[in-house]
Amino acid sequence: MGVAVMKLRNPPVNSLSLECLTEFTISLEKLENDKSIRGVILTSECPGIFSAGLDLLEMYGRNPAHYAEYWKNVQELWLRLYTSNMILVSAINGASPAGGCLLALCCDYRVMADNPKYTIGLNESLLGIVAPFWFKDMYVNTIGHREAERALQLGTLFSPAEALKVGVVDEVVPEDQVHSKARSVMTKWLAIPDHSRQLTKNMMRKATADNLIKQREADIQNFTSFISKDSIQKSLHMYLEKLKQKKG
Ligand SMILES: CCCCCCCCCC/C=C/CC(=O)SCCNC(=O)CCNC(=O)[C@H](O)C(C)(C)COP(=O)(O)OP(=O)(O)OC[C@H]1O[C@@H](n2cnc3c(N)ncnc32)[C@H](O)[C@@H]1OP(=O)(O)O
Repeated sequence: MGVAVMKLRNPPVNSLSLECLTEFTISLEKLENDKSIRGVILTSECPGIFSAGLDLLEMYGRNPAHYAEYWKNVQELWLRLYTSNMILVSAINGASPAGGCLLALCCDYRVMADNPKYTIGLNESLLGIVAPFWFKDMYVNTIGHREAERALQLGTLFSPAEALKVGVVDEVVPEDQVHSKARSVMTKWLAIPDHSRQLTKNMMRKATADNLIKQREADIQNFTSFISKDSIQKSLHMYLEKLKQKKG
């Protein structure tokens, strides 16, 4: 039926390393250029994890040129996903913090597994970093200004039930039904003529995407100088240590 399934596979936690981001963007571009493909189901092959978000090791202890290159690729993937002409449905089969949530938010419809261990949200403030304006814009577009304001300040990671209530996801289903539900949602969306759906999607999303496009360079510079600060590097170090200690 012209539907591709993209499975994130970067064990152990599907963090979005530079290599992973680049491959993702290229795959998406290929699908976009393949006229037989009308929809993509985005899911994960890592058990219990949709995506741990941006790779913290790409943002810690590197040089400014690396940060700039990394951020350019984060922007690129986001622009491709958010403005895709294809129907994107995410089958969220695991934890989805920060950049993981961002991937899901780019989709046209989000189905999440009903497992309270899985959480989703933009938790940047908990790491001592700040979600950039275009993450924020997309959050506001999805859940409204008040909910986004609160969730961004608190770095809230929502359980599936909470995410459904606030509108971060569109549907919560038993874990073994995430993929079948994503497929049935896709079937419904495929019934809409592409041209009218695409024009409507463009009308809804263009201003948000253009907001980044017109200041991409400045955004890269902001990111680079922000992430290079000693205080921010210290926060990231502490967060990485906390992740390590969780094990021991
Ligand atoms: C003025 C304004 C200017 C604007 C400037 C912009 C500022 C920057 C904006 C950047 C935005 C960032 C968005 C992000 O995506 S940051 C990443 C946020 N991600 C997280 O907080 C998730 C952290 N991870 C977890 O919570 C858990 O790992 C998990 C995903 C729930 C999985 O738990 P688990 O128990 O199954 O696995 P765990 O043992 O924790 O982890 C296994 C190993 O993986 C490492 N790891 C986990 N997450 C990441 C990650 N995101 N990047 C890199 N590595 C990660 C973890 O450390 C373990 O490693 P090791 O085995 O100990 O070596």
